[in-house]
Amino acid sequence: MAVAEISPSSYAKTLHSDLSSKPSNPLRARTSRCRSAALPPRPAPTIRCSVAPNQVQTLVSPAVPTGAASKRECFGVFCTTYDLKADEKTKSWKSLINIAVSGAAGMISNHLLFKLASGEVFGPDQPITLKLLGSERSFQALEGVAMELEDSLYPLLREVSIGINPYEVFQDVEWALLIGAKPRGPGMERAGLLDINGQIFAEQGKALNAVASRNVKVIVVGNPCNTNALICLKNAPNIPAKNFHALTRLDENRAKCQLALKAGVFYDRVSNVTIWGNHSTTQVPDFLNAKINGIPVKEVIKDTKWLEKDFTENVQKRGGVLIQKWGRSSAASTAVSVVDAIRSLIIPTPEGDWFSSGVYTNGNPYGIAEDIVFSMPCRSDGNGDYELVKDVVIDDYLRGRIKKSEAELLAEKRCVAHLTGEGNAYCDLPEDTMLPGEQ
Ligand SMILES: NC(=O)C1=CN([C@@H]2O[C@H](COP(=O)(O)OP(=O)(O)OC[C@H]3O[C@@H](n4cnc5c(N)ncnc54)[C@H](OP(=O)(O)O)[C@@H]3O)[C@@H](O)[C@H]2O)C=CC1
Ligand SMILES: O=C([O-])CC(=O)C(=O)O
Repeated sequence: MAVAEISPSSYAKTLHSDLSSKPSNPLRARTSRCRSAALPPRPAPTIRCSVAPNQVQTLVSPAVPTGAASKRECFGVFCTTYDLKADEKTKSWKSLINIAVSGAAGMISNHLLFKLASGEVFGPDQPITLKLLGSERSFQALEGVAMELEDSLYPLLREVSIGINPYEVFQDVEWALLIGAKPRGPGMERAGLLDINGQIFAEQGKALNAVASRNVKVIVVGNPCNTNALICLKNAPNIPAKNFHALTRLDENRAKCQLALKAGVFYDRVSNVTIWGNHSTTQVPDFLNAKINGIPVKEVIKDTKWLEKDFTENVQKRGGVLIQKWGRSSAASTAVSVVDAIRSLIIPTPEGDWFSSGVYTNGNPYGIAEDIVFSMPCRSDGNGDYELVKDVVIDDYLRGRIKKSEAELLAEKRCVAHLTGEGNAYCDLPEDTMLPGEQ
Protein backbone atom coordinates (compact mmCIF):
# COMPACT_ATOMS: atom_id res chain seq x y z
CA MET A 1 0.00 0.00 0.00
CA ALA A 2 1.32 3.38 -0.92
CA VAL A 3 0.21 6.47 0.91
CA ALA A 4 -0.80 9.21 -1.46
CA GLU A 5 -2.12 12.68 -1.05
CA ILE A 6 -5.02 13.55 -3.26
CA SER A 7 -7.11 16.61 -3.62
CA PRO A 8 -10.83 15.88 -3.48
CA SER A 9 -11.42 18.09 -6.47
CA SER A 10 -9.40 15.61 -8.50
CA TYR A 11 -11.89 12.90 -7.88
CA ALA A 12 -15.63 12.56 -8.23
CA LYS A 13 -16.03 11.47 -4.60
CA THR A 14 -15.43 14.49 -2.46
CA LEU A 15 -14.91 14.70 1.23
CA HIS A 16 -17.02 17.31 2.94
CA SER A 17 -16.01 19.12 6.00
CA ASP A 18 -18.22 22.15 5.70
CA LEU A 19 -21.58 20.91 6.91
CA SER A 20 -23.14 20.15 10.22
CA SER A 21 -22.74 16.52 11.25
CA LYS A 22 -26.26 15.90 12.50
CA PRO A 23 -29.15 15.11 10.21
CA SER A 24 -31.45 16.04 13.09
CA ASN A 25 -33.44 18.38 10.91
CA PRO A 26 -33.36 16.44 7.71
CA LEU A 27 -35.71 18.79 5.90
CA ARG A 28 -33.05 21.39 6.38
CA ALA A 29 -32.23 23.65 3.54
CA ARG A 30 -29.94 21.09 2.01
CA THR A 31 -26.88 22.70 0.67
CA SER A 32 -24.41 20.72 -1.30
CA ARG A 33 -22.18 18.49 0.70
CA CYS A 34 -19.53 19.17 -1.89
CA ARG A 35 -19.67 22.90 -1.70
CA SER A 36 -22.29 25.10 -0.11
CA ALA A 37 -23.58 27.96 -2.20
CA ALA A 38 -24.38 29.81 1.02
CA LEU A 39 -20.86 29.58 2.32
CA PRO A 40 -17.80 31.36 1.01
CA PRO A 41 -15.59 29.12 -1.06
CA ARG A 42 -12.96 27.25 0.94
CA PRO A 43 -9.62 26.00 -0.13
CA ALA A 44 -9.99 22.34 -1.04
CA PRO A 45 -8.79 20.25 1.91
CA THR A 46 -6.04 17.78 1.30
CA ILE A 47 -6.94 14.26 2.24
CA ARG A 48 -4.50 11.56 3.13
CA CYS A 49 -5.52 8.23 1.67
CA SER A 50 -4.14 4.74 1.47
CA VAL A 51 -4.13 3.54 -2.09
CA ALA A 52 -2.44 0.77 -3.92
CA PRO A 53 -0.70 2.18 -6.99
CA ASN A 54 -3.09 0.56 -9.45
CA GLN A 55 -6.29 1.09 -7.50
CA VAL A 56 -9.01 3.63 -7.64
CA GLN A 57 -8.17 6.25 -5.08
CA THR A 58 -10.39 5.70 -2.13
CA LEU A 59 -10.97 7.91 0.83
CA VAL A 60 -10.22 5.92 3.93
CA SER A 61 -10.72 6.92 7.52
CA PRO A 62 -9.02 5.40 10.52
CA ALA A 63 -10.97 2.64 12.23
CA VAL A 64 -12.57 5.09 14.63
CA PRO A 65 -12.12 8.38 12.87
CA THR A 66 -11.81 11.46 14.95
CA GLY A 67 -14.22 14.08 13.73
CA ALA A 68 -15.76 11.55 11.39
CA ALA A 69 -19.11 13.21 11.90
CA SER A 70 -17.93 16.16 9.89
CA LYS A 71 -16.69 14.11 6.97
CA ARG A 72 -19.09 13.18 4.21
CA GLU A 73 -18.85 11.85 0.72
CA CYS A 74 -21.28 12.22 -2.10
CA PHE A 75 -21.47 10.87 -5.58
CA GLY A 76 -21.82 12.77 -8.85
CA VAL A 77 -25.15 14.51 -9.34
CA PHE A 78 -25.97 13.97 -5.69
CA CYS A 79 -23.34 16.57 -4.84
CA THR A 80 -25.37 19.36 -6.41
CA THR A 81 -26.96 22.06 -4.32
CA TYR A 82 -30.65 21.92 -3.56
CA ASP A 83 -33.02 23.16 -0.95
CA LEU A 84 -35.84 20.80 -0.03
CA LYS A 85 -37.82 23.54 1.70
CA ALA A 86 -37.71 25.84 -1.28
CA ASP A 87 -39.20 23.26 -3.58
CA GLU A 88 -43.02 23.41 -3.56
CA LYS A 89 -43.40 19.72 -4.28
CA THR A 90 -41.29 18.66 -1.32
CA LYS A 91 -43.07 20.71 1.35
CA SER A 92 -45.27 17.80 2.37
CA TRP A 93 -42.35 15.41 2.46
CA LYS A 94 -41.13 13.75 5.61
CA SER A 95 -37.64 14.28 7.02
CA LEU A 96 -34.79 12.77 5.05
CA ILE A 97 -33.67 9.36 6.32
CA ASN A 98 -30.25 7.74 5.95
CA ILE A 99 -30.09 4.15 4.74
CA ALA A 100 -26.85 2.17 4.57
CA VAL A 101 -26.56 -0.87 2.32
CA SER A 102 -23.54 -3.19 2.47
CA GLY A 103 -22.61 -5.51 -0.38
CA ALA A 104 -24.04 -2.72 -2.45
CA ALA A 105 -22.38 -3.91 -5.64
CA GLY A 106 -23.83 -7.41 -5.26
CA MET A 107 -26.81 -9.11 -6.84
CA ILE A 108 -29.41 -8.56 -4.12
CA SER A 109 -28.50 -4.91 -3.78
CA ASN A 110 -28.83 -4.41 -7.50
CA HIS A 111 -32.54 -5.05 -7.10
CA LEU A 112 -33.01 -3.55 -3.68
CA LEU A 113 -31.38 -0.16 -4.22
CA PHE A 114 -33.75 0.75 -7.02
CA LYS A 115 -36.76 -0.24 -4.96
CA LEU A 116 -35.54 1.93 -2.11
CA ALA A 117 -34.90 4.87 -4.42
CA SER A 118 -38.27 4.59 -6.16
CA GLY A 119 -40.26 5.20 -2.98
CA GLU A 120 -41.96 1.82 -2.95
CA VAL A 121 -40.36 0.91 0.38
CA PHE A 122 -40.61 3.99 2.58
CA GLY A 123 -43.40 5.75 0.69
CA PRO A 124 -43.87 8.48 -1.91
CA ASP A 125 -43.32 11.28 0.62
CA GLN A 126 -40.13 9.93 2.14
CA PRO A 127 -36.89 11.34 0.73
CA ILE A 128 -33.85 9.16 1.36
CA THR A 129 -30.08 9.11 1.42
CA LEU A 130 -28.37 5.93 0.24
CA LYS A 131 -24.98 5.18 1.72
CA LEU A 132 -23.36 2.33 -0.15
CA LEU A 133 -20.71 0.17 1.49
CA GLY A 134 -18.35 -1.86 -0.65
CA SER A 135 -14.72 -2.84 -0.60
CA GLU A 136 -11.59 -2.05 -2.58
CA ARG A 137 -12.44 -5.16 -4.57
CA SER A 138 -15.84 -3.83 -5.58
CA PHE A 139 -15.17 -0.11 -5.68
CA GLN A 140 -15.45 0.32 -9.44
CA ALA A 141 -18.66 -1.68 -9.43
CA LEU A 142 -19.98 0.53 -6.67
CA GLU A 143 -19.33 3.57 -8.83
CA GLY A 144 -21.25 1.85 -11.62
CA VAL A 145 -24.20 1.26 -9.30
CA ALA A 146 -24.15 4.90 -8.20
CA MET A 147 -24.07 5.98 -11.85
CA GLU A 148 -27.17 3.91 -12.57
CA LEU A 149 -28.89 5.50 -9.60
CA GLU A 150 -27.97 8.93 -10.99
CA ASP A 151 -29.37 8.06 -14.39
CA SER A 152 -32.65 6.86 -12.92
CA LEU A 153 -33.65 10.40 -11.85
CA TYR A 154 -35.54 9.30 -8.75
CA PRO A 155 -36.98 12.44 -7.11
CA LEU A 156 -36.92 10.95 -3.61
CA LEU A 157 -33.29 9.93 -3.82
CA ARG A 158 -31.60 13.08 -2.52
CA GLU A 159 -28.12 11.85 -1.66
CA VAL A 160 -25.88 8.94 -2.56
CA SER A 161 -22.46 8.27 -1.14
CA ILE A 162 -20.13 5.35 -1.62
CA GLY A 163 -17.34 4.13 0.59
CA ILE A 164 -15.38 1.22 1.93
CA ASN A 165 -15.11 2.25 5.55
CA PRO A 166 -18.13 1.31 7.68
CA TYR A 167 -17.23 4.00 10.21
CA GLU A 168 -17.86 6.60 7.52
CA VAL A 169 -20.69 4.91 5.66
CA PHE A 170 -22.73 4.14 8.79
CA GLN A 171 -22.56 7.69 10.11
CA ASP A 172 -26.04 8.66 11.39
CA VAL A 173 -27.83 5.86 9.53
CA GLU A 174 -31.36 5.02 10.62
CA TRP A 175 -31.46 1.77 8.66
CA ALA A 176 -28.57 -0.60 7.95
CA LEU A 177 -29.26 -3.33 5.41
CA LEU A 178 -26.28 -5.66 5.75
CA ILE A 179 -26.11 -7.79 2.63
CA GLY A 180 -22.40 -8.14 1.87
CA ALA A 181 -20.88 -11.45 2.85
CA LYS A 182 -18.53 -14.00 1.37
CA PRO A 183 -20.38 -16.86 -0.28
CA ARG A 184 -19.37 -20.37 0.79
CA GLY A 185 -17.13 -21.81 -1.90
CA PRO A 186 -16.34 -25.41 -2.82
CA GLY A 187 -14.48 -27.24 -0.07
CA MET A 188 -15.02 -24.48 2.46
CA GLU A 189 -16.13 -25.62 5.91
CA ARG A 190 -19.21 -24.01 7.41
CA ALA A 191 -17.08 -23.12 10.42
CA GLY A 192 -14.70 -21.24 8.09
CA LEU A 193 -17.59 -19.30 6.61
CA LEU A 194 -18.87 -18.46 10.09
CA ASP A 195 -15.48 -17.08 11.00
CA ILE A 196 -14.85 -15.08 7.80
CA ASN A 197 -18.29 -13.55 7.66
CA GLY A 198 -18.45 -13.23 11.42
CA GLN A 199 -15.45 -10.93 11.31
CA ILE A 200 -17.21 -8.72 8.76
CA PHE A 201 -20.25 -8.46 11.03
CA ALA A 202 -18.18 -7.91 14.17
CA GLU A 203 -16.50 -4.95 12.50
CA GLN A 204 -19.78 -3.60 11.17
CA GLY A 205 -21.41 -3.98 14.59
CA LYS A 206 -18.60 -1.93 16.12
CA ALA A 207 -18.98 0.72 13.44
CA LEU A 208 -22.75 0.92 13.94
CA ASN A 209 -22.17 1.19 17.68
CA ALA A 210 -19.76 4.07 17.14
CA VAL A 211 -21.50 6.19 14.53
CA ALA A 212 -25.05 5.09 13.60
CA SER A 213 -28.28 6.57 14.91
CA ARG A 214 -28.89 5.26 18.44
CA ASN A 215 -32.14 3.68 17.24
CA VAL A 216 -30.83 2.27 13.95
CA LYS A 217 -32.74 -0.74 12.63
CA VAL A 218 -30.43 -3.41 11.28
CA ILE A 219 -31.47 -6.15 8.87
CA VAL A 220 -28.80 -8.80 8.31
CA VAL A 221 -29.13 -10.64 5.01
CA GLY A 222 -25.59 -11.97 4.48
CA ASN A 223 -25.32 -15.62 5.50
CA PRO A 224 -25.29 -17.28 7.93
CA CYS A 225 -27.62 -14.41 8.77
CA ASN A 226 -28.87 -15.42 12.24
CA THR A 227 -25.41 -15.82 13.69
CA ASN A 228 -24.09 -12.81 11.78
CA ALA A 229 -26.89 -10.77 13.36
CA LEU A 230 -25.95 -12.11 16.79
CA ILE A 231 -22.30 -11.15 16.25
CA CYS A 232 -23.35 -7.73 15.02
CA LEU A 233 -25.56 -6.96 18.00
CA LYS A 234 -22.97 -8.24 20.48
CA ASN A 235 -20.50 -5.78 19.01
CA ALA A 236 -22.98 -2.92 19.27
CA PRO A 237 -23.84 -2.77 22.98
CA ASN A 238 -25.13 0.80 22.76
CA ILE A 239 -27.84 -0.11 20.27
CA PRO A 240 -30.87 -2.05 21.54
CA ALA A 241 -30.44 -5.77 20.73
CA LYS A 242 -34.09 -5.72 19.69
CA ASN A 243 -33.20 -3.55 16.70
CA PHE A 244 -31.27 -6.35 14.96
CA HIS A 245 -33.04 -8.67 12.53
CA ALA A 246 -31.89 -11.66 10.51
CA LEU A 247 -33.83 -11.92 7.26
CA THR A 248 -36.19 -14.90 7.27
CA ARG A 249 -38.92 -13.13 5.35
CA LEU A 250 -37.90 -14.83 2.12
CA ASP A 251 -38.57 -18.16 3.82
CA GLU A 252 -41.99 -16.93 4.95
CA ASN A 253 -42.82 -15.82 1.43
CA ARG A 254 -41.67 -19.16 0.04
CA ALA A 255 -43.88 -20.99 2.57
CA LYS A 256 -46.90 -18.87 1.65
CA CYS A 257 -46.37 -19.65 -1.99
CA GLN A 258 -46.19 -23.43 -1.36
CA LEU A 259 -49.34 -23.41 0.78
CA ALA A 260 -51.22 -21.35 -1.80
CA LEU A 261 -50.17 -23.73 -4.57
CA LYS A 262 -51.33 -26.78 -2.65
CA ALA A 263 -54.65 -25.22 -1.62
CA GLY A 264 -55.30 -23.78 -5.08
CA VAL A 265 -55.69 -20.23 -3.82
CA PHE A 266 -53.84 -17.04 -4.58
CA TYR A 267 -51.08 -16.35 -2.06
CA ASP A 268 -52.78 -13.30 -0.58
CA ARG A 269 -55.23 -15.74 1.07
CA VAL A 270 -52.44 -17.21 3.21
CA SER A 271 -51.67 -15.57 6.56
CA ASN A 272 -50.12 -16.18 9.99
CA VAL A 273 -47.11 -18.03 8.61
CA THR A 274 -44.19 -18.30 11.01
CA ILE A 275 -40.71 -19.42 10.13
CA TRP A 276 -39.12 -20.62 13.35
CA GLY A 277 -35.40 -20.77 13.87
CA ASN A 278 -32.38 -20.52 11.66
CA HIS A 279 -32.25 -19.35 8.04
CA SER A 280 -30.90 -22.77 7.15
CA THR A 281 -32.24 -26.19 6.29
CA THR A 282 -33.28 -26.70 9.94
CA GLN A 283 -35.78 -23.83 9.75
CA VAL A 284 -39.34 -24.73 10.69
CA PRO A 285 -42.14 -23.44 8.45
CA ASP A 286 -45.15 -23.54 10.80
CA PHE A 287 -48.31 -24.96 9.20
CA LEU A 288 -49.96 -25.48 12.60
CA ASN A 289 -50.70 -21.80 13.20
CA ALA A 290 -50.88 -20.71 9.55
CA LYS A 291 -54.23 -19.92 7.93
CA ILE A 292 -55.76 -19.99 4.48
CA ASN A 293 -58.76 -17.71 4.02
CA GLY A 294 -58.69 -17.28 7.81
CA ILE A 295 -59.10 -21.04 8.39
CA PRO A 296 -56.31 -23.14 9.96
CA VAL A 297 -54.16 -24.69 7.23
CA LYS A 298 -54.67 -28.19 8.65
CA GLU A 299 -58.43 -27.86 8.06
CA VAL A 300 -57.85 -26.82 4.46
CA ILE A 301 -54.93 -29.11 3.58
CA LYS A 302 -55.73 -32.42 5.29
CA ASP A 303 -52.64 -34.19 3.93
CA THR A 304 -50.50 -34.12 7.08
CA LYS A 305 -47.76 -36.18 5.46
CA TRP A 306 -47.42 -33.54 2.74
CA LEU A 307 -47.30 -30.76 5.33
CA GLU A 308 -44.71 -32.46 7.52
CA LYS A 309 -42.47 -33.66 4.72
CA ASP A 310 -42.93 -32.13 1.26
CA PHE A 311 -44.03 -28.67 2.31
CA THR A 312 -41.41 -28.42 5.04
CA GLU A 313 -38.56 -29.62 2.85
CA ASN A 314 -39.66 -27.55 -0.13
CA VAL A 315 -39.34 -24.42 1.96
CA GLN A 316 -36.12 -25.48 3.69
CA LYS A 317 -34.43 -26.34 0.39
CA ARG A 318 -36.02 -23.81 -1.94
CA GLY A 319 -32.82 -21.76 -2.08
CA GLY A 320 -30.80 -24.75 -3.24
CA VAL A 321 -33.28 -25.78 -5.92
CA LEU A 322 -33.26 -22.24 -7.22
CA ILE A 323 -29.46 -22.17 -7.39
CA GLN A 324 -29.51 -25.40 -9.41
CA LYS A 325 -31.93 -23.91 -11.93
CA TRP A 326 -30.81 -20.30 -12.05
CA GLY A 327 -27.12 -20.83 -11.43
CA ARG A 328 -26.98 -18.22 -8.69
CA SER A 329 -28.78 -17.61 -5.42
CA SER A 330 -32.10 -15.82 -5.13
CA ALA A 331 -31.50 -12.13 -5.62
CA ALA A 332 -34.72 -10.50 -6.85
CA SER A 333 -36.99 -12.39 -4.46
CA THR A 334 -34.56 -11.74 -1.62
CA ALA A 335 -34.68 -8.02 -2.37
CA VAL A 336 -38.48 -8.17 -2.41
CA SER A 337 -38.42 -9.91 0.97
CA VAL A 338 -36.12 -7.22 2.41
CA VAL A 339 -38.72 -4.68 1.26
CA ASP A 340 -41.44 -6.75 2.94
CA ALA A 341 -39.36 -6.98 6.12
CA ILE A 342 -38.88 -3.21 6.27
CA ARG A 343 -42.51 -2.46 5.48
CA SER A 344 -43.65 -4.87 8.19
CA LEU A 345 -41.82 -2.67 10.68
CA ILE A 346 -43.05 0.69 9.38
CA ILE A 347 -46.68 -0.22 8.67
CA PRO A 348 -48.99 -1.60 11.39
CA THR A 349 -49.44 -5.36 11.07
CA PRO A 350 -52.97 -6.22 9.86
CA GLU A 351 -55.28 -7.25 12.71
CA GLY A 352 -54.78 -10.89 13.68
CA ASP A 353 -51.80 -11.47 11.39
CA TRP A 354 -48.04 -11.49 12.00
CA PHE A 355 -44.73 -11.71 10.17
CA SER A 356 -41.52 -13.65 10.73
CA SER A 357 -38.17 -12.17 11.57
CA GLY A 358 -34.98 -13.48 13.11
CA VAL A 359 -34.77 -11.54 16.36
CA TYR A 360 -33.00 -11.68 19.71
CA THR A 361 -34.51 -14.33 21.95
CA ASN A 362 -34.12 -12.72 25.37
CA GLY A 363 -37.51 -12.64 27.07
CA ASN A 364 -39.25 -14.78 24.43
CA PRO A 365 -42.45 -16.51 25.60
CA TYR A 366 -41.84 -19.80 23.74
CA GLY A 367 -39.11 -21.33 25.90
CA ILE A 368 -36.48 -20.87 23.21
CA ALA A 369 -32.92 -20.55 24.53
CA GLU A 370 -31.95 -16.98 25.36
CA ASP A 371 -29.15 -15.03 23.72
CA ILE A 372 -29.46 -16.23 20.14
CA VAL A 373 -31.13 -14.76 17.06
CA PHE A 374 -34.10 -16.96 16.17
CA SER A 375 -36.91 -16.44 13.70
CA MET A 376 -40.21 -15.98 15.54
CA PRO A 377 -43.66 -14.43 14.90
CA CYS A 378 -43.73 -10.63 15.32
CA ARG A 379 -46.27 -7.83 15.18
CA SER A 380 -45.56 -4.13 14.75
CA ASP A 381 -47.40 -0.89 15.42
CA GLY A 382 -45.58 0.50 12.41
CA ASN A 383 -43.11 2.52 14.46
CA GLY A 384 -40.08 0.43 13.50
CA ASP A 385 -40.38 -1.70 16.61
CA TYR A 386 -42.14 -5.07 17.13
CA GLU A 387 -43.57 -7.39 19.76
CA LEU A 388 -43.47 -11.17 19.78
CA VAL A 389 -46.87 -12.80 19.22
CA LYS A 390 -48.10 -14.69 22.28
CA ASP A 391 -51.13 -16.57 21.03
CA VAL A 392 -49.48 -19.31 18.99
CA VAL A 393 -49.84 -23.04 19.58
CA ILE A 394 -46.71 -25.17 19.80
CA ASP A 395 -47.38 -28.93 19.66
CA ASP A 396 -44.88 -31.77 20.11
CA TYR A 397 -44.06 -31.90 16.39
CA LEU A 398 -43.31 -28.18 16.26
CA ARG A 399 -41.41 -28.26 19.57
CA GLY A 400 -39.15 -31.07 18.33
CA ARG A 401 -38.35 -29.24 15.10
CA ILE A 402 -37.76 -25.94 16.88
CA LYS A 403 -35.36 -27.69 19.26
CA LYS A 404 -33.29 -28.93 16.33
CA SER A 405 -32.92 -25.45 14.85
CA GLU A 406 -32.18 -24.08 18.32
CA ALA A 407 -29.41 -26.68 18.77
CA GLU A 408 -27.92 -25.66 15.44
CA LEU A 409 -27.89 -21.99 16.40
CA LEU A 410 -26.36 -22.73 19.79
CA ALA A 411 -23.62 -24.68 18.00
CA GLU A 412 -23.07 -21.79 15.58
CA LYS A 413 -22.84 -19.46 18.55
CA ARG A 414 -20.09 -21.59 20.11
CA CYS A 415 -18.18 -21.35 16.81
CA VAL A 416 -18.09 -17.57 17.00
CA ALA A 417 -17.49 -17.08 20.73
CA HIS A 418 -14.25 -15.26 19.86
CA LEU A 419 -16.32 -12.68 17.96
CA THR A 420 -19.02 -12.14 20.57
CA GLY A 421 -16.70 -11.59 23.51
CA GLU A 422 -17.53 -14.97 25.05
CA GLY A 423 -14.11 -16.57 25.14
CA ASN A 424 -12.63 -19.27 22.97
CA ALA A 425 -14.58 -20.65 20.05
CA TYR A 426 -15.38 -24.34 19.95
CA CYS A 427 -16.94 -25.55 16.74
CA ASP A 428 -18.94 -28.80 16.71
CA LEU A 429 -21.58 -28.09 14.08
CA PRO A 430 -24.12 -30.83 13.37
CA GLU A 431 -23.22 -32.77 10.21
CA ASP A 432 -26.31 -31.73 8.29
CA THR A 433 -26.09 -28.03 8.99
CA MET A 434 -26.55 -26.19 5.71
CA LEU A 435 -27.62 -22.86 4.30
CA PRO A 436 -30.83 -22.91 2.25
CA GLY A 437 -28.72 -22.54 -0.89
CA GLU A 438 -26.62 -25.62 -0.19
CA GLN A 439 -27.63 -29.18 -1.01
N1 LIG B 1 -31.18 -14.26 4.32
C1 LIG B 1 -31.63 -14.59 3.13
O1 LIG B 1 -32.82 -14.85 2.96
C2 LIG B 1 -30.70 -14.67 1.97
C3 LIG B 1 -29.37 -14.38 2.13
N2 LIG B 1 -28.52 -14.42 1.06
C4 LIG B 1 -27.14 -14.06 1.32
O2 LIG B 1 -26.94 -12.70 0.96
C5 LIG B 1 -25.56 -12.48 0.70
C6 LIG B 1 -25.38 -11.66 -0.56
O3 LIG B 1 -25.91 -12.31 -1.66
P1 LIG B 1 -25.73 -11.71 -3.13
O4 LIG B 1 -26.02 -10.26 -3.17
O5 LIG B 1 -26.47 -12.59 -4.07
O6 LIG B 1 -24.19 -11.98 -3.33
P2 LIG B 1 -23.13 -11.29 -4.31
O7 LIG B 1 -22.01 -12.27 -4.38
O8 LIG B 1 -23.77 -10.82 -5.55
O9 LIG B 1 -22.68 -10.02 -3.48
C7 LIG B 1 -22.17 -10.19 -2.22
C8 LIG B 1 -21.30 -9.03 -1.85
O10 LIG B 1 -20.68 -9.39 -0.64
C9 LIG B 1 -19.48 -8.72 -0.57
N3 LIG B 1 -18.44 -9.39 0.20
C10 LIG B 1 -18.14 -9.06 1.45
N4 LIG B 1 -17.12 -9.77 1.89
C11 LIG B 1 -16.75 -10.59 0.90
C12 LIG B 1 -15.73 -11.56 0.79
N5 LIG B 1 -14.88 -11.84 1.80
N6 LIG B 1 -15.63 -12.22 -0.38
C13 LIG B 1 -16.47 -11.98 -1.40
N7 LIG B 1 -17.47 -11.05 -1.32
C14 LIG B 1 -17.60 -10.36 -0.19
C15 LIG B 1 -19.05 -8.40 -1.97
O11 LIG B 1 -18.97 -7.00 -2.00
P3 LIG B 1 -17.70 -6.21 -1.63
O12 LIG B 1 -16.61 -6.66 -2.52
O13 LIG B 1 -18.15 -4.83 -1.88
O14 LIG B 1 -17.43 -6.48 -0.19
C16 LIG B 1 -20.22 -8.78 -2.85
O15 LIG B 1 -20.59 -7.73 -3.72
C17 LIG B 1 -24.93 -13.87 0.68
O16 LIG B 1 -24.34 -14.10 1.95
C18 LIG B 1 -26.11 -14.81 0.51
O17 LIG B 1 -25.84 -16.09 1.02
C19 LIG B 1 -28.96 -14.71 -0.20
C20 LIG B 1 -30.28 -15.01 -0.41
C21 LIG B 1 -31.24 -15.06 0.67
O1 LIG C 1 -27.73 -19.97 0.72
C1 LIG C 1 -27.80 -18.92 0.04
O2 LIG C 1 -26.87 -18.16 -0.20
C2 LIG C 1 -29.13 -18.54 -0.50
C3 LIG C 1 -30.14 -18.37 0.54
O3 LIG C 1 -29.88 -18.04 1.69
C4 LIG C 1 -31.53 -18.60 0.16
O4 LIG C 1 -31.82 -18.74 -1.02
O5 LIG C 1 -32.38 -18.64 1.06
